Amino acid sequence: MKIALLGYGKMGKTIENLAIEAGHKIVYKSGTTSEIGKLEDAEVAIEFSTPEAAVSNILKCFELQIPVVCGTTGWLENYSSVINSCKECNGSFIYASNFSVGVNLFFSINEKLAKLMAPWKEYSVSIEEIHHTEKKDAPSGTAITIADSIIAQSDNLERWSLESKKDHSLRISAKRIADVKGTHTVTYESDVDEISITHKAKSRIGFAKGAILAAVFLKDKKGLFTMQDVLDL
Ligand SMILES: NC(=O)C1=CN([C@@H]2O[C@H](COP(=O)(O)OP(=O)(O)OC[C@H]3O[C@@H](n4cnc5c(N)ncnc54)[C@H](OP(=O)(O)O)[C@@H]3O)[C@@H](O)[C@H]2O)C=CC1
Ligand SMILES: O=C(O)C1=N[C@H](C(=O)O)C[C@H](O)C1
Repeated sequence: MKIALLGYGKMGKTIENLAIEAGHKIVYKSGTTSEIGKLEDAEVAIEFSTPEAAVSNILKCFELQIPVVCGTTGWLENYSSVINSCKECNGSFIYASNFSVGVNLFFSINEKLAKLMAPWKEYSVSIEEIHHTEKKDAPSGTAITIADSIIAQSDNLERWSLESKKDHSLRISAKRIADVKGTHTVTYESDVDEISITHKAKSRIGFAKGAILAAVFLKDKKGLFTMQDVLDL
């Protein structure tokens, strides 16, 4: 498979190594100012850049009819306009706040736990995410996906918030600690006990492997898909 890497930072480089090992070819890569190869030569693009750059990179691929797998977080205020452009251009698109298989299983566990806990009003729920200090967005895209799923099951929570003790808000605490790849914990707490589930990434390899799986899945397809489609969850 001929791959374009839009964004060649920590994730772009990890994906490049794994993709080459798996027999794929990197035909294009881009950063803020540098470009190597021709985007038009790619059969699929994998986008891990910055919240500011993601939307224009995705739209460029739609125009060129190149399927796009996007892992960049922090641009979701533009999500519906990107989806509309994908439909107008008859493009192919997968966005996931987290491509690792483990986190996608964690999403399913989180949804089931949220359903189970919803009637038990003595428990209050909160989320903690911890990432490296270079991360640009807070809360993490993964924490937002987890929060949206809990809120959908709740008849009390209406939104998430980074602030503590806001009415009808699900608290997300975002911590930045050097070199942490990504840890997410959901905690339900009552006066008498606590229930927690945690996913901890040990490296970036899980994210990168999932993004390559998604690219193989999307290469010859048209339309909008999710990581649940890729993993058949
Ligand atoms: N969905 C998932 O599974 C995961 C998502 N992420 C997300 O992916 C994104 C990237 O993460 P990470 O690789 O760690 O970040 P890095 O900061 O290491 O890399 C981002 C890269 O984007 C490049 N860039 C900036 N502007 C552009 C542009 N206009 N076009 C192309 N590239 C550009 C930068 O280039 P330069 O170096 O030249 O400035 C930089 O190298 C983040 O939003 C992060 O949250 C991260 C891990 C997993
Ligand atoms: O920036 C990161 O590193 C990560 N970002 C994603 C997010 O915002 O959820 C996924 C992963 O946790 C690593």
